[in-house]
Amino acid sequence: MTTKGHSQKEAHVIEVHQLKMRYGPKDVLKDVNFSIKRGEVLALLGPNGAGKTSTIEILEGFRIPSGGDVQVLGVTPKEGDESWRAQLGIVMQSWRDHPKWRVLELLEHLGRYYEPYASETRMRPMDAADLIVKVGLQEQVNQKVSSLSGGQRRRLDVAIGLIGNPEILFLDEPTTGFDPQARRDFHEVIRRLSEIEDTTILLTTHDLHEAEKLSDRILILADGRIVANGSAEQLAEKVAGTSEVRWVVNNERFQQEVIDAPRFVQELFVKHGDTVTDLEVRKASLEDSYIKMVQHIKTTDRLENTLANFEEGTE
Ligand SMILES: Nc1ncnc2c1ncn2[C@@H]1O[C@H](COP(=O)(O)OP(=O)(O)OP(=O)(O)O)[C@@H](O)[C@H]1O
Repeated sequence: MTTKGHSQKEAHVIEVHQLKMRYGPKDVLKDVNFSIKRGEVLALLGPNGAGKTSTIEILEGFRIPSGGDVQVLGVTPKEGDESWRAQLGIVMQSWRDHPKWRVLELLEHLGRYYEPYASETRMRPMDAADLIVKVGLQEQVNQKVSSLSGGQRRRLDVAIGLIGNPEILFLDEPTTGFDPQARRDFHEVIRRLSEIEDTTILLTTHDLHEAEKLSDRILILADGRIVANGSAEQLAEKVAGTSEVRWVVNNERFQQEVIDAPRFVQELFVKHGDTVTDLEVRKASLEDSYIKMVQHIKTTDRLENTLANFEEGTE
């Protein structure tokens, strides 16, 4: 068993090398490589079916990969013991259990499992009543889990993931069904965990705004590979590298995509002087980059498939 050193401070708490996942004939993950440092908040993005849940569930030890090497806190997940598992907090995509428990009762009950794993540096479990306030369920404290609304149930899922004060928190689409206030509260909880507790957080989301706001780094998974790895700003610059300039001259509207916006604007004023009004410069957003990147992969993939079929004589 490779349960070596999960108490020591590794530089990288998650390391993924050449990870492969195949379901039947379908290669979903093809040589995925990335690592995550302690205290980092990382968002894993990608279109439906890209393999985000598969990746997260391999890291949690719930799925066995078809190939490659994965280490979480220095341990191969499928070999992780109870004390390794106690360091992880998990919020899966859908979790529909414990219907008869009441909110506070359930969190206190689950919290007791973590008591033996408390340390000088990590209080375990977290205080259930405090946690309920943090996730905004104070009015549902004594309500049965089966009677919670979808968004309230999701808030409880997040609290269940946090009750053990984890070293690493995995969140698979945590904010699905959240109203704007719940989303804002959740972002605050994540920020505090990362800043105060040094918790490492890996989340998947389809909300690019959320990824941009919350994460230190973004990974984009498409066609079984990591196609981008960087901060939201770096990704926006790398892929799009352009800005959109809009302006009005003599009541006529103009719009142009440019690479060097300051220079373009300067030239605009040299040419038209004070007649330029309603000037707007919009830098390429993460969403622009994401769409371009995923579309590019799809097009390349279609092209490769067409060529492969052509070579096999099926086109
Ligand atoms: N147990 C399984 N058996 C067969 N195919 C599977 C299994 N689990 C996942 N898949 C397939 O693997 C691919 C990746 O699934 P996964 O759930 O990891 O994607 P995802 O990126 O999380 O998608 P989404 O954004 O829709 O949640 C999908 O095409 C899915 O149909």
